Amino acid sequence: MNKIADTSDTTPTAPSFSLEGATPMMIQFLEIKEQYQDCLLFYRMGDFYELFFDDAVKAAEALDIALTKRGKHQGNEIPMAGVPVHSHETYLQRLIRKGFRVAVCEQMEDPAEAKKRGAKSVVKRGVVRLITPGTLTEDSLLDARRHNYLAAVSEVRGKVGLAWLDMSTGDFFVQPCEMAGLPAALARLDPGEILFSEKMLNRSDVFDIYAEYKNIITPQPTARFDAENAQLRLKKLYQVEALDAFGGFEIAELSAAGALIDYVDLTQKGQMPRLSPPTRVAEGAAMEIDAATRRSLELIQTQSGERKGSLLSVIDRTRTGAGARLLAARLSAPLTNADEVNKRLDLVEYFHDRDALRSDLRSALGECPDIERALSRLSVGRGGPRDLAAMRDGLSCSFAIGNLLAKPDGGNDGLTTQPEALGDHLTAMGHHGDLIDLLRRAISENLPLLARDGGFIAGGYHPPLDDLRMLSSESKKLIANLQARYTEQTGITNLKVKHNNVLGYFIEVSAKTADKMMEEDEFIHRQTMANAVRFTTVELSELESKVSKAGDQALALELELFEELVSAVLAKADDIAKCAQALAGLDVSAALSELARDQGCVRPNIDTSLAFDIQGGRHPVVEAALRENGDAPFVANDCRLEDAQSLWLITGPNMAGKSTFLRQNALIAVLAQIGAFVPAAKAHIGVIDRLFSRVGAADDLARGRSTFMVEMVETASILNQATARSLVILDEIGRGTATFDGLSIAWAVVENLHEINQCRGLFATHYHELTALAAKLEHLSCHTMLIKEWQGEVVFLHEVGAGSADRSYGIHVAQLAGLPKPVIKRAEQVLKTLEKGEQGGAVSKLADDLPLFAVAIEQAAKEERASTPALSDSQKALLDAVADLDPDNMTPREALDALYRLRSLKD
Ligand SMILES: Nc1ncnc2c1ncn2[C@@H]1O[C@H](COP(=O)(O)OP(=O)(O)OP(=O)(O)O)[C@@H](O)[C@H]1O
Repeated sequence: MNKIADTSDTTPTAPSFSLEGATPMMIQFLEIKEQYQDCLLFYRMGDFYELFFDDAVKAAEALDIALTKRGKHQGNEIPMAGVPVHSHETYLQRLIRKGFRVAVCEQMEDPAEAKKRGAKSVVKRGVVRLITPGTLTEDSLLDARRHNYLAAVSEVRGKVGLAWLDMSTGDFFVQPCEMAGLPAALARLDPGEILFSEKMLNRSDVFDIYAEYKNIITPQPTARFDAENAQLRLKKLYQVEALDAFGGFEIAELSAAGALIDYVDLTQKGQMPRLSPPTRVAEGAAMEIDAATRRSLELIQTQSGERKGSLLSVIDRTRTGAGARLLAARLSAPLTNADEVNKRLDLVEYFHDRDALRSDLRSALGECPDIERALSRLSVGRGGPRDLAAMRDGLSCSFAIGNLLAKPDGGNDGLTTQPEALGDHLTAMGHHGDLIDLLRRAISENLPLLARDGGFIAGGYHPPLDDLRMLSSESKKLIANLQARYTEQTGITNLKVKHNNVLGYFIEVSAKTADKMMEEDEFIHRQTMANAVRFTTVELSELESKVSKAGDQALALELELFEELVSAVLAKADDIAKCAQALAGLDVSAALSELARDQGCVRPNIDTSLAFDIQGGRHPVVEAALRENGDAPFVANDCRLEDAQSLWLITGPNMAGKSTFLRQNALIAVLAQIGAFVPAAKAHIGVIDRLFSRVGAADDLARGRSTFMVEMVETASILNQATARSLVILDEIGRGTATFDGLSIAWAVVENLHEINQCRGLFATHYHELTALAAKLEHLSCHTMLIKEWQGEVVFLHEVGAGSADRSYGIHVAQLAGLPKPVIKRAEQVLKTLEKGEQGGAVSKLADDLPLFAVAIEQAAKEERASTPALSDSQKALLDAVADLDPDNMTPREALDALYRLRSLKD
């Protein structure tokens, strides 16, 4: 689907199709469809959503459902596919995942109403909602543990504004940014859908972003980004005279925020969800981590797109969906303000030192439903009784947690006052006693999914409802009594009073006994079946109408009460949202302290220096994998990037642990700056503004770039952006090209990092020649992964030591990987020749020696033979004698004799 050409402007246009000869219903369908051309139209017909024409073909293929036909349009059969209303969410989920947008068209009146206008009248229908990847609210369409952001990008007078919101939680943010920093900011958000103005999409410098996100970009008419309109929309939404109270926004930010609101309004058809006022994220407030670095560090997902195996999957101990979402958001955006990091760390330490408190808190959180998402559903009119119950239970949990945390609890840190962040959370949790009390009284225990199913208001909450229910149940009892009376009256023992949806209540007797009933005037015949005949009576009909009237009235009353309760919740929406965020914050802090306890992590010392001193650092993911596989324990390593050694050059054999060491230091920095304890014995980090990691490379076929090209593009961006406060991690730069080219590039890159960027950095390489640079560059120091050679084998110690490696042991690793022996042999010969001579001459000599490969095969075979020990004469005689035996034709006696004979040959 080429989305760039699409437009989601839904202003009605003149129909591009002919309505001639179409049925009234088809005319209605085509007119609505004309307005939603970029969506699949879910057209409600009774208990189904039907799709027609191309929509049907696409949906049938995407959902693997039957494609049928319904009538004809201009002589051609109309393709049709349908999904049942009660299970449509599952189908929606699949369609949205496959990149479709869906317009949901509902019946806006009772079919009976339409009939009143004439037999051929069509039921009024209208689109009530557009479902797009960035505007989901249903639990079944969302991942409970991840945010689903809708983002908008705008540019006004050279300034870029980025705004994003999560409709399912009401979070709303804006941020100014540079065009160059936009890819990194989008990578941080990992949005479900991005709005760009059509004008902006035509710019050449947006091409890369477009290529990266083309499946989730929704182009919007440029007019929707108008900054003045945006201000008006924001003021109206938040009912304020001026926006200053939310922070000083730049025009580009306002324009992006306005476009978001407009789009939400458009897709929700005017039913605006609750959105928190936009929070401004200052430029530079979060550690900048570009998309390539995120991929290489596998923070939220692995390079193959899975959650398992990522840093998040290993550190996530949260107990609630909101906590998990907050942790993921924090991991994507580590802080750069040391004070804020320390504030978070204080709270983690507080829980870390209080095992009992932490455990009680985590148990309480485990009971806490997702009130953020329930609130959002209630605010867009998509909530049900279970969302009210979630609110009741969630707020009750917050009350219990508030009490728990207010109690004095001695930890071993000797803290007498609570950390500031705890106080903030407790304040934000607020007091919701009245609402909890109301919901406890109002909502019953077993709840239907939808309000229209009724039966969710607790008995005793609303006396008129109790009366109606009583009336209905009394009448039902009277109906049950009728069965006994009629049985006695007629003497028909198998007479039954039954109920179905078509007839309502009726009396059923077997066909044999029906005549008796017919004789009595009181029984009115309703239906004759094969084996049974059905009757009613005036009394039964009257009771039935009482039951159904009372039932209808009770349901209508319940729906009224539901709306009242929803209003009571929404009146406190902002306070509830704050409470939900506080609970999520507590969950994250308690989870990180649990992790620290579990994994032996320590509180890092974070300040504004340029220190990077990690003692006994470990890679959390590799360590967890080694533990899971029962392998040897992880070897901890120090990394001190300071003063005379702010840039480390790391050499060492393949497989010795270079990449692991590089990544572990980047991950420790990320963990430290999200306010987590780190897997190390000790850590001191001066905040890092930007983190760059280039470890391992892959082709970018989508953009037509080779591995080497990708590597160079990413290296360029590092050299252009890294500051003295940045941490740069580079692995084997230049390996994708000819040796001398690669070496020269690596050489120049090290010099640039040292002289120009002056950042802290780790540079791993197989070009041992680079170690010569240490003599020249003041802050460069050489380190190597230590190995031991033992009985011709290489043993990896996974230890980082001072100095440099003299060889790469690549051939040894190739052997471990199972390369054929002749190839290994030949490689060893080639290596020896190359090491001996000047390279150019050596290579031509090798080429002259081409047949040597065959020699290597022969030699390998010889060595194999030689490695098999020769047999002695007596051993040979013994083997010959064994071979001569014919056990099938031997008697037991002969077998025993043969055994003695063989025994004697041994000597
Ligand atoms: N500190 C460590 N303690 C224990 N095992 C480790 C350690 N570091 C690495 N390993 C193990 O060694 C394997 C190889 O590590 P790594 O990929 O980091 O090596 P490398 O030197 O980067 O290799 P190459 O140069 O081939 O890319 C890891 O998968 C892990 O199992």
